[in-house]
Amino acid sequence: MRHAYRRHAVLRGVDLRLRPGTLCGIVGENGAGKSTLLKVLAGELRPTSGTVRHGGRFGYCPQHVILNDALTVRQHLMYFRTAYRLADLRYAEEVMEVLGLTGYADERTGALSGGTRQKLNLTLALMHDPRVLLLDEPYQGFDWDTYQRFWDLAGRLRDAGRSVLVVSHLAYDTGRLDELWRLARGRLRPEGEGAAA
Ligand SMILES: Nc1ncnc2c1ncn2[C@@H]1O[C@H](COP(=O)(O)OP(=O)(O)OP(=O)(O)O)[C@@H](O)[C@H]1O
Repeated sequence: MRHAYRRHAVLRGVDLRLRPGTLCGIVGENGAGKSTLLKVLAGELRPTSGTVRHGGRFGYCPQHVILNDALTVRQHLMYFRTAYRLADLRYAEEVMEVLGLTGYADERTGALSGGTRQKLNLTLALMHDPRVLLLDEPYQGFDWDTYQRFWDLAGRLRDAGRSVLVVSHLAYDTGRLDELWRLARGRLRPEGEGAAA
């Protein structure tokens, strides 16, 4: 699959298969095209050539938080509950609990800290329990404890058969990943040591 912004070719031949029950990481320098790749995978951008196929519903956590500052955390959840057609918010509440967001349910989003906004951003991407998770810098702004809880959650979702793709410019905790790729010069290559497979 390829993608170019006008004449600027960013993805020059990316072939990626996200298998169920896999925790996959993609790293790359600033501007390597990681966010572009996720936008193409999520259908936000159309590839210049090639195709993207989904085996089930997916959850996309964009790098830049898109929240309505005037609404509370709970109002965001209610809005997304309708959009996702969920019977209830039980699973969303579990995710909030794991991320330490529960106590902020009635706060106006505009008054939240950056890391707390990111917790909500991630909760909105996960609350419909998607089969495929496309996460762009999902732990930006997280404190250490939340960061660890994020990886524990990602591992549990992988064990439950979900495909989890985490994109970051930092290759931390590579031992937790089943696959690790580096995006450079528009192509994906397996990243050396550290990845289990
Ligand atoms: N909407 C756009 N129009 C034109 N060029 C763009 C657009 N979005 C991104 N680019 C360019 O595409 C390249 C890849 O950008 P992208 O945001 O995908 O990189 P990234 O790997 O996610 O970077 P970072 O680690 O800084 O978030 C950059 O050169 C960027 O300037």
